[in-house]
Amino acid sequence: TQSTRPQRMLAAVHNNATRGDPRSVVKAIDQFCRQKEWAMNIGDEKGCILDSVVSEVNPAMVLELGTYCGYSTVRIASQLPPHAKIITLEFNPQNAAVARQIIAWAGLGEKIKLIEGSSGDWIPKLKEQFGVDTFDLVFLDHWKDRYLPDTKLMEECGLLRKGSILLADNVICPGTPEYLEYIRNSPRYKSQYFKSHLEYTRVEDGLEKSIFLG
Ligand SMILES: O=C(NCCc1nnc(-c2ccc3[nH]cnc3c2)[nH]1)c1cc(-c2ccc(F)cc2)cc(O)c1O
Ligand SMILES: [Mg+2]
Repeated sequence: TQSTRPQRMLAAVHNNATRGDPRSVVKAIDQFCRQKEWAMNIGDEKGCILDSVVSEVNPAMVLELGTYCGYSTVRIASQLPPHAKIITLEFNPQNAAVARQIIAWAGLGEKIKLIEGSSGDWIPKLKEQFGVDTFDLVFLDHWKDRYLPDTKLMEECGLLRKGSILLADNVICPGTPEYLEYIRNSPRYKSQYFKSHLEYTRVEDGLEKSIFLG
């Protein structure tokens, strides 16, 4: 049967990356996406902005919404301090299966908890199911029309604390207009836009970084 793009991406990781070396996994995926097939990873340009935010926040507890194949999961986890954890949510079981193998190849399985399912179902359960208190960093990279409802849900579930950082991908392309409108006008957030490009293209895109003020 015909392979899927995530499966071909996994094969590129197995063939070109060194097991246990997260940077080589990131490099192999970026090479695959530039030379073979475009895919919706955050990519190398926006990935550097992500890296700088992660190292600045130095989070103990991270939530990622939208694992896809685990590219940004690996980028984030490879920078976490010891004992820090990332919970990542993926909706599509086929993508989750590929992400698990890419995460394993990078040797980061201990730091990453991948959950399959919908953010709307899982966000209200994170405290009771995983003993989460609050998140230091949330990376929003899932369905663009879920950014706003899920941010409100995280507020309601007490998953954000004064100083929690939200970092949102694709605020220009595909775009998250309702989320931007809310987060930039809410007195409860201080936001900053990082202009960049849609992964592996010259199309404008960017990341919105917002601090929850409590
Ligand atoms: O759709 C995207 N990403 C979403 C994947 C996902 N992976 N998991 C989920 C999930 C996870 C829990 C959920 N709970 C409820 N919905 C959920 C959806 N969503 C996306 C699309 C593009 C893109 C740009 C230009 C184009 F021409 C075509 C495409 C670029 C990007 O950087 C993206 O991130
Ligand atoms: Mg994205």
